[in-house]
Amino acid sequence: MVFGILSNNEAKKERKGWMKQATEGPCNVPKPGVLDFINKAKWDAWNALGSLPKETARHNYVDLVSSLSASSESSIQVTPAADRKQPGSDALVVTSQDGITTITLNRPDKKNALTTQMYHDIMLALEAASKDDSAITVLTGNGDYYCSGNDLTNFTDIPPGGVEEKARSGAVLLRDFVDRFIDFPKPLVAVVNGPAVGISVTILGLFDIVYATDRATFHTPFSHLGQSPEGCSSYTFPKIMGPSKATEMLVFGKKLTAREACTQGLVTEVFPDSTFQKEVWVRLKAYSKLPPNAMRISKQVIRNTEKEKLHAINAEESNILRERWLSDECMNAVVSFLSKKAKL
Ligand SMILES: CCCCCC/C=C/C(=O)SCCNC(=O)CCNC(=O)[C@H](O)C(C)(C)COP(=O)(O)OP(=O)(O)OC[C@H]1O[C@@H](n2cnc3c(N)ncnc32)[C@H](O)[C@@H]1OP(=O)(O)O
Repeated sequence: MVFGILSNNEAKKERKGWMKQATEGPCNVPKPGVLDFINKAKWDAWNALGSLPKETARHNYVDLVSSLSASSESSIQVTPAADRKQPGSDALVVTSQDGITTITLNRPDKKNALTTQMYHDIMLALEAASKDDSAITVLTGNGDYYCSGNDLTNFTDIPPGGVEEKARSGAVLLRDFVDRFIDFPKPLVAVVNGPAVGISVTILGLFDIVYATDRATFHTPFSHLGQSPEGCSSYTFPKIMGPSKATEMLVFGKKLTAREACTQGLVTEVFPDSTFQKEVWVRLKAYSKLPPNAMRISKQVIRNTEKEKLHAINAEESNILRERWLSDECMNAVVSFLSKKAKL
């Protein structure tokens, strides 16, 4: 690692310097006055990097962010990739009962944020569910959240190929992950047991039914994070709720209540939290007794005409996000979250 352990303030100034060098090249603005302490400190950090190439600065900036995560002096705790939960661990629980295969996100202490490993495990679980003898597949969460979206510490796990390689492999993973939802052959139901954020919201447009507790909220803060929509939401959301409501969510990050999401057509039905689990599972058990082949074929009739288009949109969104992940705006948002300065 390029950097040692820095105090929070030192790290912040140093980070600013690397970030400016990475995005704008060598320092090209006049030195602020001596009384302008903050800007002068930032200018000093930038100027100290001399004519270092942008690319080197970008690599070092990412290393610094990673070192922030690993630093024992910082308040940030990041589990190293090697220590993250492995397939078959309890971060994802898959059960099959009464003709229903249920995939449960099970990191309640992290609001069910999705680690890289979990994306892979969900894909495996969907693959298995598509072939098992269940009639319906359900995705839900354990604890007070449905899912807080992509685990932002995924960004700190930089491979030897650097940040570009990380963005490239992330885009491939994203595209594969969303493709599985586009192609899933059986009725797919989201049982949204609490707030949903980011990618856990966008992929709802690819589900067949979305049941939500009245405690759930639906939040896609992509602009706040310097990112852009995925999960085919750039197509499904305008189609479901109209372009203007979709823009409020996907561009301006408006958080919807469960009832608003239901009115907009993203959610099928909202239940009182006190009876949510009971009512939903009674309903799903009844549906799961319907003839499975008829349900599968009816789903195909409804969905198949759009598949090709959805795959093309997924590819395009993933490419755009690959660029976004390298942007100053995105890196700053991730650093802010990891430094505990920002929450949604
Ligand atoms: C293959 C790659 C595909 C990527 C596709 C692109 C995907 C995009 C997205 O999904 S964008 C959305 C990303 N998510 C966020 O920005 C949410 C960040 N989290 C928060 O803002 C808040 O944690 C909260 C509003 C969800 C909940 O707040 P609160 O109720 O106050 O709880 P805590 O913040 O104390 O959370 C408890 C614990 O969980 C950790 N955590 C929660 N969400 C995430 C997350 N998305 N990534 C990493 N960690 C998360 C949080 O840091 C706390 O950890 P701690 O107890 O402090 O160790």
